[in-house]
Amino acid sequence: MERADGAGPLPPSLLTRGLSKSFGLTRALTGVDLRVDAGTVHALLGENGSGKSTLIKTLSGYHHPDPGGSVEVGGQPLQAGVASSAYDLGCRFVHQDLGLVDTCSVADNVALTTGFPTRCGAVRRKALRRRTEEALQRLGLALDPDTLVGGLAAAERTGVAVARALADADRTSVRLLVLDEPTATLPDTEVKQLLAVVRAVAASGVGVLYVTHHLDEVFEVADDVSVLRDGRKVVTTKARALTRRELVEHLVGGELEEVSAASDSLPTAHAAPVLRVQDLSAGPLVTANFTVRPGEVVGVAGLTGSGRETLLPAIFGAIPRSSGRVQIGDVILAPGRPDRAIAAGLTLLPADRVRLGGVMSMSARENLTLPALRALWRAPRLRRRLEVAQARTWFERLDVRPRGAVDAPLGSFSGGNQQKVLFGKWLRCAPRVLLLDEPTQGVDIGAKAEIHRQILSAVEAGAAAVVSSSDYDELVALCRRVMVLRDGRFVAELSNGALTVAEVAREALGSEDRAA
Ligand SMILES: Nc1ncnc2c1ncn2[C@@H]1O[C@H](COP(=O)(O)OP(=O)(O)OP(=O)(O)O)[C@@H](O)[C@H]1O
Repeated sequence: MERADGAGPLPPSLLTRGLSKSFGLTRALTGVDLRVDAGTVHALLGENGSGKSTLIKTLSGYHHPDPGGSVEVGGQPLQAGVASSAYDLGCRFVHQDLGLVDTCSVADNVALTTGFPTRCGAVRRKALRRRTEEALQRLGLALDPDTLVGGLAAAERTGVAVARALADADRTSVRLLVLDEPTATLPDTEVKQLLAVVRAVAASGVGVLYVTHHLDEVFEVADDVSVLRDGRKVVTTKARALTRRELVEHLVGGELEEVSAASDSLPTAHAAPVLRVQDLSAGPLVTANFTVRPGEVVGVAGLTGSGRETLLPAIFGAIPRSSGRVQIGDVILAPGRPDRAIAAGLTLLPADRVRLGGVMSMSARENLTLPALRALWRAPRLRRRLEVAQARTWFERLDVRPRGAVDAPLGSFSGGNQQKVLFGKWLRCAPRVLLLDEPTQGVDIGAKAEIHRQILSAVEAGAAAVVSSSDYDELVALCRRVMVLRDGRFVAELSNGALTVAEVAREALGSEDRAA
């Protein structure tokens, strides 16, 4: 991209040379050279644990890189390990946790980091409103600055976080925007909206480093693609010069068999339902009635606020319900008693793994064995060797990496590997019903296929699964039927020929007009 004053091309937004980072004996990054040009979107991909987050954290100053490498932002050297240097040179980061305050307006959220305009100590609300409106409009977001953030759709929330990142007093100083898996929990229908925002950012001259596991997005939004494997960059290429198959090969270092509609091979379930949900209501979920039989994988789709986020926690008893009944086999579950739910054979893999899914300060081994310690107990103590052996078996079964690190704190694993540990923790309980909320969120394509295989094999062995997901491809690949929630109620149940990604999206949105 050329300079506005015609004085030649803009320097690269980001240029790393020989960037390395070690944690003890683990080499998380080895000699990474990366160039993000101004005004372009550069997708960064890699399997779980390949070093993407470490790269981002090193750029932001959170990690101090190993000696020997260098980083430039807009042609200026970045001071390693100094967060203010990254900020001053114009690096902005939007993490998966957007850091927004739901109970504040859009304008207040933007001002929380960029500052409130004041006169004589009083906030100039009109100026704040105008400034926020301009920041949103530059990204093509038609939002009222006075709207509460908690009421926005997921893509709009991410849009607000991006607008805030760019809405500095001196906006021209922003050179690099790093987006860490911005679509990880967005329903498919909202992804397009966010990609339009990303393109608008690049069009304004900012370089965008876009971290994702979703291959389709690479072809939709990226100019360039780089792939990390085991901390090394294995390729940088133009996105348009690449096929999906080639990209997969770069990612996994070979071919990958993605699980697709394997659920067709599942035995038809004739048994009595193992899960019965009657007139359940909780928060935005107005009412839910359904049953699931052993051998079934049932999907749940719905936009943010449709009640999808509350359905599974309410069944499990993790959040209060206003009314309704949940039954596992013959057992009627008491509300608000996850312990009894687990005893009855119900498990929940929650969507928010860091806050609700696991104990990040405890080891992966302890997380794996926590819900079912009785089998390891021989009074007066735990059979530690057996516990370690079991943890190792689950590491192997789910391909958790680093393979031998069963005693490392869960928080030190990459996001996708944490998810595999937490999934294994519930599989180990041999549950009758698996409730899975966004089971492959933040998980790379190889691990996703593995988790799908594990779900199907648990179900083939007689369990039942309810999968709530914003990834409609996942629902269609995995489920026999998909129930769609809208405005707190099930509005459709799709199966057989009607179960397509387009149909799920149409039902979730509610009309073809809105989908267009
Ligand atoms: N603070 C830390 N202490 C020890 N090891 C770490 C730490 N942070 C990351 N690692 C290790 O560095 C490697 C790279 O991890 P990183 O989180 O960068 O991967 P990632 O590509 O972001 O994965 P994901 O897609 O799962 O988020 C992994 O082996 C991980 O266990």
